[in-house]
Amino acid sequence: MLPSRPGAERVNATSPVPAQAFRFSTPVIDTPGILILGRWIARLIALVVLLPFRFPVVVGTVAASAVVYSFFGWVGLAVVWSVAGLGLLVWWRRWPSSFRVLVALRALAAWRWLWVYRRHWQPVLVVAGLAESYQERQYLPRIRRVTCSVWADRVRVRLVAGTTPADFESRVAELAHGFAAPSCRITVLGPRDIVCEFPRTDTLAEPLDALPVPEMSDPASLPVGQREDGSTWFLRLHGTHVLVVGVTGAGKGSVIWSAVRALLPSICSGTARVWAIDPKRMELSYGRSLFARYADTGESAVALLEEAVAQMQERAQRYAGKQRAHIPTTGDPFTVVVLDEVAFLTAYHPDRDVRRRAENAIATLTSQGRSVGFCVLAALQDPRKEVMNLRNLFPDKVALRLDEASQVDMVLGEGARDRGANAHLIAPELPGVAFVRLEGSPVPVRVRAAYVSDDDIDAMTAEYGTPVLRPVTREGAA
Ligand SMILES: Nc1ncnc2c1ncn2[C@@H]1O[C@H](COP(=O)(O)OP(=O)(O)OP(=O)(O)O)[C@@H](O)[C@H]1O
Repeated sequence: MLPSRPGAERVNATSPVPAQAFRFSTPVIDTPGILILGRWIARLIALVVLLPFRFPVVVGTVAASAVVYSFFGWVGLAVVWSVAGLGLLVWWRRWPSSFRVLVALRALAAWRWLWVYRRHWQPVLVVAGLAESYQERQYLPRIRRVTCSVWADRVRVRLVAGTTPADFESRVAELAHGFAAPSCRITVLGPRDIVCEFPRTDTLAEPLDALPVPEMSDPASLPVGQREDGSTWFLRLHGTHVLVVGVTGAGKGSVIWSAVRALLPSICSGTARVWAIDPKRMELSYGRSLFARYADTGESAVALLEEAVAQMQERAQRYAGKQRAHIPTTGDPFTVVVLDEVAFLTAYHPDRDVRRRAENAIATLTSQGRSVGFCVLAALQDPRKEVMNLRNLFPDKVALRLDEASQVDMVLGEGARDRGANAHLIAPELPGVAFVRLEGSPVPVRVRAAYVSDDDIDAMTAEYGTPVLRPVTREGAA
């Protein structure tokens, strides 16, 4: 047996190895009581000085009440409070929106801060694994502010140094359940500065009727529905391509019809036109007379797509060296190729040649059509690569109800589900509800498309439709 060398220690291969050989720790010194007392007094003074700045309304109200009480006693205080209450009542009845913003939502925010977030902050964050430990001390992200909108609480948080917003993004389910909210979304404001948004009610629970046809339409910003915060959801078609994905019955038709409806003034003036491909013959055939071109079989659909490619290339040739962006005119109208159930052409059609030609045409249109005024608006049920390997050529995507959690990132891009886009959890009773990524923000936004009913489509065709349809042939020109 070898003699062990002095200082050498036999280390078991599976036992944890200390990060450092020596550990220095500060000596424990008894703190004099006077210092502890002094520190408590300093903290109390800081609290009293800072209180009016942190809670000006509460401190002001209490101070004013105290002054009134000291001069006029209980009766005076009761009179002042009654008058103030009456004033608030009048304000609420006469100017409800300013009352809501300046009084009700602020009071609600104070209550939610105290009762929900401050009370549960530490246990929820510790259990969710968002509290950090260093040298046996626990560090918690700090609540900076709680504000309320009509539908959601926004909790602004200062992160612990060394952590990232991604830590919060990966715990949105834990946070939502921890604070009893239906969901949670994270927005990054700056370094160590994030906002956790917790909806209180579902503002999209009720179906939305078809939006009024605008007087003028801007194809770069078409009103098609409502966002979760109550504002209008605008869909961009000009300068992009849009892929709408959702299981059967998810409401893909409502997104397409709302876009067509918003485009009607441009269609009417001749600065825009819609070419429709409708393999199911159930969705777009209803408003057939609104479309400049219409195809419902594999062959005719491919002919239509190839015709669009030919016109796009002819336009690109004319623009080359003269014009870099497309401006819709009657001579060069903005062209939207609407493709319902695109997988019929790219995956399910029995004729291999049709599938190949369709894929080539869609790829050419989506990769070259943007700047010359051609847009593809396609609907799809199954976003997997085997079914549709062109989805990355669509810059904008709409994720309606999906089958599986893994499909969310396939549609909206990596990290979308971590940021709260739970498209696989959208209830079947909420057709038309979707998640989208708006321009300039990685945070997915929940929206609901307006529902364009058969009666609405009838009214649209009666007012804007053209009775004569030109058949699509491979040679046919617009
Ligand atoms: N935005 C909406 N608001 C309310 N209800 C809607 C909305 N969109 C669709 N619906 C309802 O859901 C039903 C199915 O919608 P739709 O046909 O548009 O789904 P889809 O996704 O196109 O399905 P499929 O792929 O089978 O054609 C509609 O008949 C309608 O009753």
